[in-house]
Amino acid sequence: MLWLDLGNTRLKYWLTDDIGQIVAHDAKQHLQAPAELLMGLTDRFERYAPDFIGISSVLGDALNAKVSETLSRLNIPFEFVHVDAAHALMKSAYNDQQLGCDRWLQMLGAVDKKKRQCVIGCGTAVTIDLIDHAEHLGGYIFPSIYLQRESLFSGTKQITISNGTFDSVSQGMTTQDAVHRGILLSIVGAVNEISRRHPNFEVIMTGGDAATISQHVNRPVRLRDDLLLNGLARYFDYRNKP
Ligand SMILES: Nc1ncnc2c1ncn2[C@@H]1O[C@H](COP(=O)(O)OP(=O)(O)O)[C@@H](O)[C@H]1O
Ligand SMILES: CC(C)(COP(=O)(O)O)[C@@H](O)C(=O)NCCC(=O)O
Ligand SMILES: [K+]
Repeated sequence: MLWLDLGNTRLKYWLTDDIGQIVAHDAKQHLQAPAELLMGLTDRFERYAPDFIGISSVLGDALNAKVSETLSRLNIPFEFVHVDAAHALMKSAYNDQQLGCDRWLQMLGAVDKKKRQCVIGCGTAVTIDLIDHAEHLGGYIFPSIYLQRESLFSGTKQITISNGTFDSVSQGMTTQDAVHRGILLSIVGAVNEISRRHPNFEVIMTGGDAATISQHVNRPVRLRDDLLLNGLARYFDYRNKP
């Protein structure tokens, strides 16, 4: 199987064998041209001869159509995931016309009907979702640390910070530090507040910035990089059952 995750910043893919083991995997920035990036990967995909392609995309209809066009040339059946708020594994009260497919799949990949869970996706946006015994209660969306920095850069005259590391939440004494630490604190502080309100929820993080953020959270955090893949596998597994 070939699994694709088209996020706002990166395209991730996983090739798995017939027992579900990952035989190849990568993540690449697509620069809003995912179809062109996929074109360059087709040789690689063809070598593994997957019999199906399952896709999560939050890129919208226009880019998805281009992706479909590229994938059609492979002559391998493919399908985009559609959010199902009444799925057998997890019910959701969220507006299912709006809920991001990657957000939903990450939850589907994590959900455990015996647990209370807080699933945090740290990608281009940071999403925080609460799940109580396989019932999605809703959540929050924040700009990522990078988007926050870009918005300060573009919305102010005197903040010209466009690089640097996010490594502390202590107060800063320079613009560089104040910007990075303030932004990181905005996310870490939100995570801490949500976990304070929901003390008996297991905190799970995934996505490119999960390690950067989790270090400063004052609760144990379970880092899982397999959530979206697991969600895709669960989704198509259920789809194929009568
Ligand atoms: N300027 C930037 N804007 C957004 N993300 C950036 C930027 N620079 C680096 N990144 C990295 O891009 C990655 C995006 O993570 P990922 O989970 O793949 O997101 P998505 O699913 O939204 O594409 C993060 O690891 C982040 O650190
Ligand atoms: C919240 C998101 C932008 C996160 O995307 P990502 O950071 O993974 O690229 C995406 O799931 C999305 O576009 N969601 C639609 C809005 C919603 O979930 O309500
Ligand atoms: K994502």
